[in-house]
Amino acid sequence: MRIKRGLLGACIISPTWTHSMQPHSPAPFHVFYLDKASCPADGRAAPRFFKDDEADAAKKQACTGTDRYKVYTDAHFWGERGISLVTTESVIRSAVSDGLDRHYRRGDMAAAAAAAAEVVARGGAFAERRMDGNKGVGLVARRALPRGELIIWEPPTLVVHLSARRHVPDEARLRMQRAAVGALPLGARSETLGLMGGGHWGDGDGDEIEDRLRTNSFIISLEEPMDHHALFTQTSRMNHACRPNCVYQFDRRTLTHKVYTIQDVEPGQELTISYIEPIATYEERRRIIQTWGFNCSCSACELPEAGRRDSDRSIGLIREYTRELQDWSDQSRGTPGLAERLVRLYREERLYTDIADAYRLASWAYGAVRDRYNALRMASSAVRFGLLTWREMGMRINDTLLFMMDPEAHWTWGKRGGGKVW
Ligand SMILES: C[S@@+](CC[C@H](N)C(=O)[O-])C[C@H]1O[C@@H](n2cnc3c(N)ncnc32)[C@H](O)[C@@H]1O
Repeated sequence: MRIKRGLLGACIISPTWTHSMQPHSPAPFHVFYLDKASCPADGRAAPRFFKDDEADAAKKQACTGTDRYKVYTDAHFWGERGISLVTTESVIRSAVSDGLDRHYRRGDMAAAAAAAAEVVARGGAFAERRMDGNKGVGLVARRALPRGELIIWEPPTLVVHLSARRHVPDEARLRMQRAAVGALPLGARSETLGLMGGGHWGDGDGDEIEDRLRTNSFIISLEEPMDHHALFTQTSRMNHACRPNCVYQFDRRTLTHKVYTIQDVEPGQELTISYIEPIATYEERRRIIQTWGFNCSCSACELPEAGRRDSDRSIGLIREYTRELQDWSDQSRGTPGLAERLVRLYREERLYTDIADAYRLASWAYGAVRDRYNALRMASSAVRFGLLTWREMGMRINDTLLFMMDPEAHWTWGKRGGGKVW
């Protein structure tokens, strides 16, 4: 499986979260089983569905070949946009239904859908455009977009449990995926089928849904970390850049993706996300991206040889300084000066996706020599960027906020030089 940060195989940064079981509440989803006679051969034939209570055991297994994974569709989800999942009952009952049901009941979901519609209406933030070279279609800013602007807020149209790849025979899984897309309302179905395919991998089994999943899907976490992949039709139009100007976050409570700008963007500039871990040299990035079936033509990869060498040198220094600043032994050379240089390198390299981590290390480095003012200055920058880029996880945000409230109580305070406390 290919690793793309978010895209299928992608999410290198694995968002971890603990799922607490909620009492079961009625699922907003209809569970559909396919009747054998109407198993769609090519995904175009309209399948005939049985609702849960109408299906007997034989029918349940007729098309899926499994009773562990089923096709769940809610045609009314997110203002009638609709969503389909190929997943287990346990995911639907616990991770999806309960969470969404609570949102439905509290009206959060309706409010979120309305707010998201406003993002689109107010926005006109971007337009799809055919890009130069081998990139296909991409998104381009239609107006100046300041850093931190929410430009996309959308749920997926199709979600598939990754373990179905191991447990369900290919043919049955492909049939379930086709049935799932076939059950979507027309708009979501045509957007899903309109995504880039192209048989990049040569192994899409000639199946148009599988092909789109392999080219466009993002890894998400529902019940376990990184357990599903999902098609988001707008975010999927965003091309990769090794120095992107946008980031995305998945919110499992509303099952939605949010995409933010992380740099000021000029009108006409392409909006990009990173499919990979960005702290990597040119060769490392090239190798990973090639496993995705394309050669990256972003501005960092198109630099002349000398520019690429400079950038690789900066990546080497970023790694070295990070190691030093993470070393809390007596031999550590992690000083505030080194931390300032680290932050500068991130800025020069335009690595805004991960700069929050550099600021966090810098806040500790200042705190370690009991420089309260600069520790707080760095911590507030860490939070400013971290709120946009630290995915899903509250851990780093919480730790940094606690640090800001009481730096002297943090485990790093006074740990280096300037009056050791241990
Ligand atoms: C998720 S899609 C992005 C949207 C796609 N360009 C389209 O037309 O729908 C990923 C595909 O876009 C192309 N692509 C994305 N970023 C690229 C880049 N930096 N350089 C070259 N091709 C890129 C590759 O073909 C890749 O498989």
